[in-house]
Amino acid sequence: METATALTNETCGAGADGKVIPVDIAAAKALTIARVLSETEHVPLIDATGRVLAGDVRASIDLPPFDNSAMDGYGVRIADFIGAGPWELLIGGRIAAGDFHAGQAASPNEAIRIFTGAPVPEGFDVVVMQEHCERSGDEITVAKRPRQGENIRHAGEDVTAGSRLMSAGDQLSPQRLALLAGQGLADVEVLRKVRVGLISTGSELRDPGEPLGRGQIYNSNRIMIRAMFSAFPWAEIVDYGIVPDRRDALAEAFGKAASLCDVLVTTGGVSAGEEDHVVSALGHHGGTLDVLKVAMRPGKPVKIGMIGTMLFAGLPGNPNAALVTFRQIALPAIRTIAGIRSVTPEWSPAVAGFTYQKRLGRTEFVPVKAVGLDEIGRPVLDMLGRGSSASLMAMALADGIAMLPPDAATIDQGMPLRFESFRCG
Ligand SMILES: Nc1nc2c(c(=O)[nH]1)N[C@H]1C(S)=C(S)[C@@H](COP(=O)(O)OP(=O)(O)OC[C@H]3O[C@@H](n4cnc5c(N)ncnc54)[C@H](O)[C@@H]3O)O[C@H]1N2
Ligand code: MOO
Repeated sequence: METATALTNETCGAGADGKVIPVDIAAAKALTIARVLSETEHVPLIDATGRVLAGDVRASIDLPPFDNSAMDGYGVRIADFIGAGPWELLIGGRIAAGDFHAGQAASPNEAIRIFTGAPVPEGFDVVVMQEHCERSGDEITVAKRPRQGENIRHAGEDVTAGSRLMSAGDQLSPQRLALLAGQGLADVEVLRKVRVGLISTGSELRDPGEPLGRGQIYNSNRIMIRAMFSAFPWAEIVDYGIVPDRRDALAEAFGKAASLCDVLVTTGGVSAGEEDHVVSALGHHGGTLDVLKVAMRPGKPVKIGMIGTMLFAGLPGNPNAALVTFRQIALPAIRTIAGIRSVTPEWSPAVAGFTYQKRLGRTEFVPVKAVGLDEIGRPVLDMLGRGSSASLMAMALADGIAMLPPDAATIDQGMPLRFESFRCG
């Protein structure tokens, strides 16, 4: 792997002569420089959804902790089912969930009335569903011989005390939290949240709700990126708002972020013009860049590097370019910092429902809508916006992004494509 480039205005080829690298190499470089957090914290289970486990968790108790009934019915002894049925048994007691019978062992031809979740008393080895018993007074008649162990959930059959339940890096889904709760844990040790600084660069930007002057536009990247992070419980945003296109202002904001954040995400100011000061402000702090230009569209000028120990992700300002470079390159690296093991975008198979000419050697990411299914059930994709990287409308209408591979110059109808869904919630 190449070493990072130390930044001065002379050495930075970000605009004119920076080397263009393939998108998968850019993503790999970003992953390589991302360092997993080491600090941990204990959080109550109710606040732990989506957080990342700090270490392996082992079972402290068997699950279930005792033999219990899986059905409402009657506990019986298989030894009483001799000869040809039907068999008549005398009901000797009653036990519900939460009860505990320390009584003597079951006697021959005895049945016990039992309910789902109740501990199966000593000596009973089968529970017959009540639907399969005929009750008359204190007796039941069973017509069909039960199977040994039927309808009993045995202690430890789900989880054995001492076994590993989860591993460091697992994300806590509601189902995993249920398992921890089943072990009686009130809280869990997770990696602390990744602190993500966010800066919207651009002298032309105003935030929604403010009046718009001539030559100004509303800041849409800020809400888009914040909204994406709001779905990630393992991250917290430190929002530095809008910073104008001035080297000193950017350098000051970068300095603040570097003293607090694990990652800084910026939008805008990374291309070639003399109003693009992000790279030079990075250089002011002795930052380094590993990714300067990527053979992708949108997003070619995306920058990935470090300021001290803080990962730097300089996304292009055009909203589509910010979205695509965030999802394809920055987010996997940020997930890595969070300690998550599975970090790459989740692609699913789809087919093109459109034709399109593209540049050979460049990976293109286009907003698409699923308009139907092909004969084997793959979504058929329609391309939206004809590739404008500034189109908010195309992104808003899209169901997701399709990747158009670098080795194709023409996308034809029916061509297999990879599709990443925007589905949230
Ligand atoms: N001579 C060249 N010009 C450009 C190149 C190039 O290689 N050579 N690359 C083009 C590409 S591709 C992109 S993408 C953009 C990226 O530019 P920057 O990252 O420097 O972004 P800006 O110039 O600051 O802004 C670009 C565009 O996006 C709008 N913008 C910026 N921030 C926001 C925001 N927070 N919300 C909504 N819209 C935003 C901004 O007003 C501009 O219209 O450069 C091309 N130029
Ligand atoms: O990457 Mo730029 O995003 O093509 O407009």
